[in-house]
Amino acid sequence: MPPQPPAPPVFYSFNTTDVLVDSLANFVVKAQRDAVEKRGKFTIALSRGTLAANLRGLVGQENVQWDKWEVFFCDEAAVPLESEDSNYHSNIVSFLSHVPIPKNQIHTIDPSLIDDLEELADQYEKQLIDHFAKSNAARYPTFDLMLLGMGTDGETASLFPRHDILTEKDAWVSYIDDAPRGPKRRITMTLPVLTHCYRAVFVVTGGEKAEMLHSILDEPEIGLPCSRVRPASPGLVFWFADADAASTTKYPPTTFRWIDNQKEAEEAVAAAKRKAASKGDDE
Ligand SMILES: O=C(O)[C@H](O)[C@@H](O)[C@H](O)[C@H](O)COP(=O)(O)O
Repeated sequence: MPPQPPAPPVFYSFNTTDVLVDSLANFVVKAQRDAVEKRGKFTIALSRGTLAANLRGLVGQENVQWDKWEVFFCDEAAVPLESEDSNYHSNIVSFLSHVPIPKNQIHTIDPSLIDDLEELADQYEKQLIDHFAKSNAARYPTFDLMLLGMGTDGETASLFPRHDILTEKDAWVSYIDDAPRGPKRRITMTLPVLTHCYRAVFVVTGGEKAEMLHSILDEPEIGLPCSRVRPASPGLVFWFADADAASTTKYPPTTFRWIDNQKEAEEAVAAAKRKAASKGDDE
């Protein structure tokens, strides 16, 4: 069978950030159940910034198999783990320190290597290889869930627009020393890794993200990094936005519900498009 084209992005828009936070927690728990049922564990990759804070709804969730979680970081600044710039640190503060995931299942960079970016990236890639070689890795690792943010320039993880790192095809983890904002020196999972997951979820809040969200969803042909995260079949990509971030995009929102596979994603997006078109006719 010829390879299926990637599923269309499923876009959820929420009236308030609090509703988004609850729905996101609900989604992550369902993704975990699905992964544990199918593959016996849950591999998740986390990003930094407002996304980490929006994971606070996971604290206090019941019926979560925390002992099945294997936590990685989509990108990481080359800083000590206790630095406020650290992705690990922001997720520790927002939820990881409040839930009983065994410490050896939270996979951080080796902080003794932060002066050598190449070594730092290689060592983190080795951790991925050690982990995924035992399970599903063929050419690239397949995360159950990648949680991503969107910069106002369309960046995600530490994949910045027009940066050479976007062309990386071999490495699972690479590095940059010239990030245009935030910590300059970072390592990051590469685009092929981001596009080989079972589920990628972008979380975007606040009016300052509205214009960029419009570009990413309505004009994907521009090719900004976030638009390029279209997981290969059977992978799915979801966007969670609050009303402020969603205020400019024309991309039709789907009512929040669990979507299990590519066919359901295609049907949901087609139904949302029909609904948006019929609303337009009424106006
Ligand atoms: O290390 C980083 O900076 C992130 O991984 C980055 O990709 C972030 O998620 C976006 O820039 C959105 O950040 P905000 O949500 O804080 O705006």
